[in-house]
Amino acid sequence: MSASETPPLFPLSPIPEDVPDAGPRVIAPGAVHVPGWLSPEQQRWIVAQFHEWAQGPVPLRAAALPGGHRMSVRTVCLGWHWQPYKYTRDAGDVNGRRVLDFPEWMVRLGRKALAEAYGAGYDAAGYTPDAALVNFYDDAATMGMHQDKDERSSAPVVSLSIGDGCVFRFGNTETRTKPYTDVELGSGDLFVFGGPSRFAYHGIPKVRPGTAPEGCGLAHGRINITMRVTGMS
Ligand SMILES: O=C(O)CCC(=O)C(=O)O
Ligand SMILES: [Fe+2]
Repeated sequence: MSASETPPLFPLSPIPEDVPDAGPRVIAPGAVHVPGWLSPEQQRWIVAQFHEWAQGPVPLRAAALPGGHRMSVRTVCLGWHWQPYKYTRDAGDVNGRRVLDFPEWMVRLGRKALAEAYGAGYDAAGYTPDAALVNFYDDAATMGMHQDKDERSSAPVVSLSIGDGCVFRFGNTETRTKPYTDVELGSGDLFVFGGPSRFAYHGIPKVRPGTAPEGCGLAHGRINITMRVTGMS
């Protein structure tokens, strides 16, 4: 047998670099990305819930920042209403109505998320989120680098994304600038940040319009849900 006839030891086609590894990826200590965590069916069901939440009692709105500008992202809250920079039960900056209760299914989903992102060593059953910010991003919406620090608890934040992909910039706890890691978040992705990463700066510099996959329930735009523990009663 000549050298040219030697059967190859490895498959001839290279392993594509763009296929995400299945399972959790640690971005920083306590910050874990789980691509494709929600099934398409779960995504469609959550999108249907979103359309109901957006109807009120407190409708989707772009929050006003202290300087007078409005955020480009529009938000509806569950459990507690968030406005820059506090939580209240009633949406004083919108229509004064009380926000919807935090859904029981979302508590269970938050626990499942932490169990899978952090593994069996973490007390996921002890996690009881009581507020969710549900953000809608159109093609041009962005979110500047910020810390989630209006909560009086250091329990992890659980983030779910549906629809168009985006760049999620995950930084450090000291400054809103480098070092940071740009993570591509796609439809169905889970991201949790807790422990040493709980108060890391993060933001969304860019949505990727037109990348929502068929079957996710959202034709355009991006929904992001962040569950939090306010530590308030
Ligand atoms: O849209 C995202 O993935 C992040 C949202 C966020 O950081 C927030 O609502 O505080
Ligand atoms: Fe945030």
